[in-house]
Amino acid sequence: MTTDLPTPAAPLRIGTRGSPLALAQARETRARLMAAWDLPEEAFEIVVIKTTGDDRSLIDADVALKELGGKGLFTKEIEEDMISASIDIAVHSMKDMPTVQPEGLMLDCYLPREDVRDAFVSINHDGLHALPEGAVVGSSSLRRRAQLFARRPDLNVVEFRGNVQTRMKKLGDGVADATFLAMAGLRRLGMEDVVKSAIEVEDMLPAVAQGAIGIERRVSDTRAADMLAAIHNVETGQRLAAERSFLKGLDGSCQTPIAALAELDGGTLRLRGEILRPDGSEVLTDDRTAPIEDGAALGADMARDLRARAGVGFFDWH
Ligand SMILES: NCc1[nH]cc(CCC(=O)O)c1CC(=O)O
Repeated sequence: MTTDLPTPAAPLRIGTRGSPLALAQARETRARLMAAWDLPEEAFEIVVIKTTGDDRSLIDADVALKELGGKGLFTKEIEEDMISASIDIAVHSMKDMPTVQPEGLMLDCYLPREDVRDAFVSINHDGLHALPEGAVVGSSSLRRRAQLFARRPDLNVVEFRGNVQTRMKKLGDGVADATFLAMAGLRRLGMEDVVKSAIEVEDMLPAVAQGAIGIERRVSDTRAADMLAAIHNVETGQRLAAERSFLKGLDGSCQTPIAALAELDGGTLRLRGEILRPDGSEVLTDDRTAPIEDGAALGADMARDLRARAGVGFFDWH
C-alpha cells in the first residue's frame, strides 16, 4: 500500500462534537490510528465542531426535533465540514447516525463495540426490578421510556437530560429515583462507578448500534480509506449491517421507539428486533438467525414483517 501518511505539517483532521464522550471517542480513534500506522500524535488534529444537537435551546424546543425528525441532529454540520474538506474524517456514535449518508460521504470503518447494555443508575435502588411501585425514573429517550412503560406501567417517567454529573446531581436532589444511560458511554468516560447494575438485553433491548463508534469519510479520499481500513473491526460492521438495515426498513430515527441487537455465533448472526408504541401499550418483537453475510437482508425482512404486524398509526404520538 502506498498511502501518503499524514505528517505534523499535513495532519489528518478528525472532526468531532465537543461533548466529553465525543472527545473520548475521537481520542480513541486517534490512538488506534497512531498504533496501526506507527504515527506520532501530531500527525492528527482533533477538530471540535458545534452541531444543532449541541444547542440546548434548540433541542429543548420541540419544534426543532419535529422539524428535523431527530435525523442528523448531531451530524449535519460535521458532514458539511467533511464535504468542504475542512476536516478529513468524523467520529460518530453510530446510535445517533442516520441510516443514509449524504452524497459523497460514506461509513466503512467501525471500532470494536463496547458493552451494548443500558446501565441502571440510581443512588438508593439496585436495579430495575428493585424499584418500588410508583417510583420516578428520569429519561428523555423514547425507546427507554416505552420499554419502561411496557414492563412497569406503574412507574412515573420524567424528562432527564444533561451530562452524567448533571444527572447525578438531579438524582441527589430527588428529582428522580433512577435514570438510564448506555454502559458504553460510561465506560468510555471512565465513569462506570455511577452504575448500580447493567440491564440485561432481555430486560431492555438496546438501541440500534448502541456502543458502536463509526468513522465517516469522503468517498473519494483514498488516504483516509487506507488508514481507516487498518483499524476497522469486521464483526462490528457485520452486526451493524443487520441492525441498521432493520432501522432503515422501519424508516426509524433516534426519535422512534425501536430497539435491535445483532450477535454473532460462528458463521451465524442472530437478530433481535423490537418496536413499541411510545406509551408502552404494545410491544412487537422478533428474533431470527441467518448466515452472517445475509444480515442486511435479515434486518430488512424483519422490518417489513414487523411493519405489517404493526399496521397504520403504530408510531403515532402526541
Ligand atoms: N443519544 C445519545 C447517545 N449517543 C451515544 C450514547 C452513548 C454511547 C453509545 O451508546 O454508543 C448516548 C448517551 C446514552 O444513551 O447514554
